[in-house]
Amino acid sequence: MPKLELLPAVDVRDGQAVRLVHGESGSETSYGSPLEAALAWQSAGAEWLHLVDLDAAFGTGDNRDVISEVTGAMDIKVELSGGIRDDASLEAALATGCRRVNLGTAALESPEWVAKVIAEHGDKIAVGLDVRGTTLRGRGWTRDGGDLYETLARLDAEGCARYVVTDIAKDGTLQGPNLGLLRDVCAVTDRPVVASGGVSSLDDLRAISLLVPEGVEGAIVGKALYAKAFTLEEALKAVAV
Ligand SMILES: O=C(O)c1ccccc1NCC(=O)[C@H](O)[C@H](O)COP(=O)(O)O
Repeated sequence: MPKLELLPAVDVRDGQAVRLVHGESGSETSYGSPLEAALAWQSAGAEWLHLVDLDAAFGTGDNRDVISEVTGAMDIKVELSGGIRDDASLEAALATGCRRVNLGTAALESPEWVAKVIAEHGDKIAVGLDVRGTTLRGRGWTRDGGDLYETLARLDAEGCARYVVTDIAKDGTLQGPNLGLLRDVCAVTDRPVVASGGVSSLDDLRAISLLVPEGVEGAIVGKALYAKAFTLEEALKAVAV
């Protein structure tokens, strides 16, 4: 059985590494330099970095210089998220050298463009399915964007390679992942799923690992690492097979 991939998160707002609660603008706790955080996760043995431009996601500007600096400094694979919604932002994101990008709002608001870029870029494109209940949320998780399962069926048919599934109610809360949601999504798609939001303990990571046979490929970990609930070294050991 393949081991669960871990993706430590660096969410960037106004040039700083931050964590939000429920992804809400204004709920930031700041954790300093995004580059220092990313280098720390890399040194600790991460194989992936989940890097988010929150200003681009919220439409309050962007952190392109910081994102490029961090991506350029990484020897590990980078998954880039936040505000990638058209050709220009996609080209800029891919030009950083990241391994793949997450599209969120665009998958809800620009389905034809998303089908086109999935066809062009294959597994360099993942779609973030960010939900409250089973309702998708776009524009930095501030607006409803349709039904999870209808959108998933459409994206599957278009050849989407992978989904990053976030229960917004759990995100940044240290309340544990929504394992039921992950199971439900895995039951209706054969594409790999990356779990995001709520991880609070090594037991949470072990519980997500048990879903690898059902299709969960990875888990994003943010707040728990910054809050020092465990170290990344401990997390990597917990999911090693
Ligand atoms: O990813 C986005 O585009 C995004 C947009 C708006 C608000 C938050 C967004 N992402 C947050 C993350 O990806 C978190 O880093 C991740 O879910 C980790 O959550 P947690 O482990 O609960 O801190």
